[in-house]
Amino acid sequence: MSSLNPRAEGPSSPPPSYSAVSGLKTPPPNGRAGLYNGNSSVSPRRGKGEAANQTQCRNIVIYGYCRYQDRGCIFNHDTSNISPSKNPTSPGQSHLNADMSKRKLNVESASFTPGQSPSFGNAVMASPPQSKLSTKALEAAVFTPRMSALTAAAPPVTNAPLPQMNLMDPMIQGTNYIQPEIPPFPNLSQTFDGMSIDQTPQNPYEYNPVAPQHHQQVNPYAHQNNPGDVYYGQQSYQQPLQYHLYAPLGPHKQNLLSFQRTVHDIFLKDNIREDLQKKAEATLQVIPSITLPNVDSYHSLVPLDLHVAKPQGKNAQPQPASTFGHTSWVYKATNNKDGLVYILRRLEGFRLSNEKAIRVVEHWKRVLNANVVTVHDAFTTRVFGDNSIVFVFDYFPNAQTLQEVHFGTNSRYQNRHHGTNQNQNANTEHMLWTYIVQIASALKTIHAAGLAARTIQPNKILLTNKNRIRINCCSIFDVIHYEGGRTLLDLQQDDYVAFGKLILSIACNNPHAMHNAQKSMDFVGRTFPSDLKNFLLYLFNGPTVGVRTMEEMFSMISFQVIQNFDSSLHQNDVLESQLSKELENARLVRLLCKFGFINERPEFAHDHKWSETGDRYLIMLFRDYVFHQVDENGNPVLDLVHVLTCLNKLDAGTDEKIMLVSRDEQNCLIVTFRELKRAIEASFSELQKRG
Ligand SMILES: Nc1ncnc2c1ncn2[C@@H]1O[C@H](COP(=O)(O)OP(=O)(O)OP(=O)(O)O)[C@@H](O)[C@H]1O
Repeated sequence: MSSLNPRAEGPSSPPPSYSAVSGLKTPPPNGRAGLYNGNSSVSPRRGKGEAANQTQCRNIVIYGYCRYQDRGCIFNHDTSNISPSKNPTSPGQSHLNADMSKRKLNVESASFTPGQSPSFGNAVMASPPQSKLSTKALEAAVFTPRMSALTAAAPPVTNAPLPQMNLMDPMIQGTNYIQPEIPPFPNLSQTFDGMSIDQTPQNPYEYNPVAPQHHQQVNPYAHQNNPGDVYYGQQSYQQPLQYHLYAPLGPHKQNLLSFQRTVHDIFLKDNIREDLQKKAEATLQVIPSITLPNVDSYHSLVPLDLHVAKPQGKNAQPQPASTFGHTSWVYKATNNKDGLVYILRRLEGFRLSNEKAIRVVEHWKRVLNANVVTVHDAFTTRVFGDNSIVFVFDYFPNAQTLQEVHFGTNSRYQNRHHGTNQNQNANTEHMLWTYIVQIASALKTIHAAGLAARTIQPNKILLTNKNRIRINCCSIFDVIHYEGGRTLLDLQQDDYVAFGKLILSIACNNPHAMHNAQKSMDFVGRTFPSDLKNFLLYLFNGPTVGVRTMEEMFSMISFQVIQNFDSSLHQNDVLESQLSKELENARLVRLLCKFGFINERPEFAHDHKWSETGDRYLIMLFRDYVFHQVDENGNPVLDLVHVLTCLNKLDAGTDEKIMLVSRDEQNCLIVTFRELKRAIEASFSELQKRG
């Protein structure tokens, strides 16, 4: 378990002037020599002139040197009077030695001096490095640590010179110096408990999260290990996120007592996080090797329609006509006016014969329904070297068409034989009703706006989440068949029939179910409850008198509508509770940001008003208390629960008292979270005033 003694490291801190804390005159909590100096007061701020030069500098005692020696440190730097027990090289201080040896090559160190003993003598640190180099060593190439461009570009932490090391030098070879391996990119997605696990995939394509599952076979851009792959260049600089780190690690729930929690219980569910991250990645995806022109105010076009490789240029073969009778292209693109990502659907070789046709899109822009992909604009363009018409739609990352989901080559429904398994039938029925309610809702809005959808078919309905569908490509038929001569009523009645065909094909798990409608309907009657068959009969045949109407249609599915509404509310509740978990995290991150702003500001390092007054000192010690705990063997304690508990108590400003120990282990402070909170707020507002 964690000890309450922060690791003794770093320079000896200036004595605090914090007055709100009370002294503690107890024996040292961990029994370490010198942890508590019973003679010193708890707020032992010294008068500066008061015989300071008589007092041994603690940096010398602990580290053997003081980097402020020539920069105004007023304490005594004579090393001759350090007693062996205080000498850092003594065995009793092995933890300090280990710490110091770690610090020997950091950016704050003086240049490395080969030939010196590894001990931390003052002379070694103070002597100029060049004077000790052998001739051979001087001729050798200067060692440059391997760093990624990112790391190399990072600004230096201090103005101190970086250590220059010579790998040819036998001293260095003899001391087992290992060339630092700096990972090319920091992995920001690692979970807390996955921090120490290095599971960097050998082959990033195995983890390519950008290409959705369904694209991996059919997408010519997602061939794994293919250097010709257009994603290849991109992968070379973009490290894929390591989703496997989200796998819930043990101990699993059943092994825990009811009040115990795993890290995964504290944060957003892994599957939601992964889904959202994949979507964000897909949204930001670019393919640098494909050069497409900017279209109107849209740039960074990325083709999404990857079912067939569509070559461009002089030798390009004509592409098969799409649903719309023209070769169609789907691009993801960013609008430079609002910075949002949209879908551009281009119909190649389309010449607009009537200006009024394109204005139909204005009506469609007003159709706002959660099950319709909103159309934003339509315009003609010649930037592709032909007459094209472009429709702008909302973009839903990683969306799949129902064609791909249910009838695609990789469809998980591919080998299902509906009708044989009761559980499967129940699931399929639930899914069918969910689809039915959503499409009915979309059609209600569309028909109420005096329009007809005209695209109720599997390849024009998008699945954007589990069982969440949206009718795509609305308005296109209205523009390209502007003078089609068909009445609105006809077109709307066609929507009902298309609706029936879609549901029948999914129910039978066969895209050609309509080829033998009678047989398919019999199958539905046998497999699912009769209300589904009756509903389909209504869509195909309509009522005995008159035409199909929304009111009649909804009266047949009212029970399903209510059930769907209820599930949707439940889903809403689940998402809200997930959101609230992240809300807490956001609060804690803001608190951590305050810490970051306040602690160890280099520009105020010599500003006594800032760095030596009680508040800052207290906050620094508290930071050590929260994050730098060590166990009884001096090993770091990575206890997330301790961190979260402390931060929450700090945020609440509780009256609970904790003991903070100074880094040199000479002072203990008893302080409440309330006082700490006040100190942080005071320091932060002072920073704001200075800023
Ligand atoms: N609004 C959208 N948001 C996100 N992705 C979309 C959107 N519209 C289309 N897509 C993507 O583009 C792909 C191709 O869509 P498209 O409508 O062209 O399907 P298709 O089966 O190729 O039809 P067609 O034969 O008419 O070209 C879909 O699989 C989908 O992944």
